[in-house]
Amino acid sequence: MNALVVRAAHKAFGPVKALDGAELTVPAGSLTAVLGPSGCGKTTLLRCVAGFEHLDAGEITLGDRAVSGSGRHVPAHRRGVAVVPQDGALFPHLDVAGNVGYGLDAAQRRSGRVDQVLELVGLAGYGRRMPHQLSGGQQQRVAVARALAPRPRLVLLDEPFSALDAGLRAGLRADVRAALHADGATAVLVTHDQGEALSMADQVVVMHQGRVRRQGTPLEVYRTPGDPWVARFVGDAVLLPGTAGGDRVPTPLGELALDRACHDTITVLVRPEQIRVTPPDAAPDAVAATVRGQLFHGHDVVLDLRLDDGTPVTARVLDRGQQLVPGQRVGLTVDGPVHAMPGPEPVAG
Ligand SMILES: Nc1ncnc2c1ncn2[C@@H]1O[C@H](COP(=O)(O)OP(=O)(O)OP(=O)(O)O)[C@@H](O)[C@H]1O
Repeated sequence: MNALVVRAAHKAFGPVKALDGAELTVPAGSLTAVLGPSGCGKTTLLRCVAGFEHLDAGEITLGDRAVSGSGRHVPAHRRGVAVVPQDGALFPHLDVAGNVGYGLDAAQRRSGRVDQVLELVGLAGYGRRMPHQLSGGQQQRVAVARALAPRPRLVLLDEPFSALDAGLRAGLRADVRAALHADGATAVLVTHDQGEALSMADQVVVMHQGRVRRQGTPLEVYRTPGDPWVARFVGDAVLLPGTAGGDRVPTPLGELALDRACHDTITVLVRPEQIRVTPPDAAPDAVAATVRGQLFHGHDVVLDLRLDDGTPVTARVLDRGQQLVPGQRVGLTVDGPVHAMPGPEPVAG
């Protein structure tokens, strides 16, 4: 069953079309990440779902209940939707238990729900602390616990980790994901961080210019983005032109196996980690390239390469202490099938 369905959502602010026909389906019990660049309409979508904004056109359904559309607008406090804002926004004069129990009735408070959700977010025993006695990460955990406490139909998280430093973020993401799943919550997370979306979500929805361009599991969106813009947005991409002949395509990187058979002009997506870098002539089908530079990332190295026909290629290889210097000649082969996207690559936009 779907907990949230958004159909053909339109919302303009003057001449700006913040939502331009956005479509979204969120299965109950799942965590969906809405991913997109700044200004693509993510926050507007979230605010329309929460009931803070009215749609100009389109429809929003929560469970079996239409909440926006056809002249209807159920107010925010009647939607059963909880929002976790960027900065947590805890009540400074209430302790942690007071914050978490704020939206609960007396019976719910007595039922032990406050302690239960505090335990879920890893803050058992923190009930008597005041917000100013907590770190930024702990404050966000309390905000998540407060959102979960009344068992809402939907939890909306608006870039909840963006104010935290990178070291804290990774652990918090994993813990919040586990807490949402353990509580059976349905959640939508808005983020512009590809890594966050791909690592946390059951489903990723990629937005661009007020529309959803791709919806699927993290693996589907990464491996089969469907168009070059999405391919680039969710990771590093080597995009090559080609004319497919069945399930293979000749490209500047050699003849490659496709993930689907086709007979058209296509754009081929090769992820940098699919490219094997060997000494020149080590493999008979290797394509010659020259190293132009490398970026060391600790766990891996990103190589900037140039084929002899001038095609730029990026490869990501594990760091095994190999010494590759600018000007060095190498051979390249491609592992596994590559993704075929329709048409030649459009002009960036
Ligand atoms: N209340 C408003 N009044 C006028 N324009 C608005 C308003 N809210 C949003 N917009 C505009 O609508 C567009 C979409 O904004 P929105 O905040 O939804 O994007 P976003 O993807 O969440 O961006 P960010 O990641 O930067 O928060 C932007 O061009 C923004 O300037």
